[in-house]
Amino acid sequence: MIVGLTGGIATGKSTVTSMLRELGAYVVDADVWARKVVEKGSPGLAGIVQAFGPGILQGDGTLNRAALGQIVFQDAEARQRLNDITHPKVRDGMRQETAAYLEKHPDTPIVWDVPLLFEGETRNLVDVTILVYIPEEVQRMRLMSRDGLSEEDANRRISAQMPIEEKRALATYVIDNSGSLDNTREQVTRIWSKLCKEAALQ
Ligand SMILES: CC(C)(COP(=O)(O)OP(=O)(O)OC[C@H]1O[C@@H](n2cnc3c(N)ncnc32)[C@H](O)[C@@H]1O)[C@@H](O)C(=O)NCCC(=O)NCCS
Ligand SMILES: Nc1ncnc2c1ncn2[C@@H]1O[C@H](COP(=O)(O)OP(=O)(O)OP(=O)(O)O)[C@@H](O)[C@H]1O
Repeated sequence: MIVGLTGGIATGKSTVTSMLRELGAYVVDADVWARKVVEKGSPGLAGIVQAFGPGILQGDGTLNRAALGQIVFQDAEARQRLNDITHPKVRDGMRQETAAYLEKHPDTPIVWDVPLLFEGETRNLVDVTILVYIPEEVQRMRLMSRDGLSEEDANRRISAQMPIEEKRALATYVIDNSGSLDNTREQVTRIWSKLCKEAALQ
């Protein structure tokens, strides 16, 4: 059973995945793969240089993430170009990692942490979905304070994704992360034990 975990930017996916890991879950992280597929010397990075020009590299030949972020978070067409280069590679990597895990643990759910689960095609590859939810005002505040962003930059990043209320309507389970961490942990524990039982019965 593949469990797709998603949320909006800064709604608490990492917070929830560390709780899931404490409960023994294996988590495949799309952001980790998104970094791996654009490492120095990778075909992914070559594709980005072709699309955005060599100015997108730092002096040492690695990707200048801040510069690329400045471009793609305010330009939907550029964002699409970047997604078309990276997303298929990210999905391939996640599938490989998953196959290796499920071969050894066939009766255990595996979690895919995918920020853009509902925006892209990955939703078709998972069996159930969990949304880490907070209202957009709280999301903006947490994003600004965690990343030191201006309100304008925070709004740009939030607008680059499907609105959280729309995601809410699509999810199998919703974890409300606007309260205390203990409250979130209780919800995570409840959902995880239900999923473990279901996976064992499959
Ligand atoms: C644009 C990039 C270089 C900015 O890097 P930066 O280090 O500033 O941000 P980071 O990668 O940590 O992403 C932070 C969050 O931004 C959001 N985000 C990232 N990419 C996108 C995107 N293409 N569209 C919408 N939101 C995005 C996600 O919520 C993500 O968790 C980077 O995000 C990237 O390569 N994005 C393309 C790959 C991608 O879509 N990753 C997200 C899931 S696979
Ligand atoms: N229940 C909570 N109460 C208060 N602050 C929280 C809570 N949960 C998470 N946070 C804080 O909110 C911020 C965003 O959380 P986190 O980094 O887990 O989000 P994320 O969804 O993984 O972000 P991204 O989309 O950028 O990967 C962090 O600074 C985190 O410490």
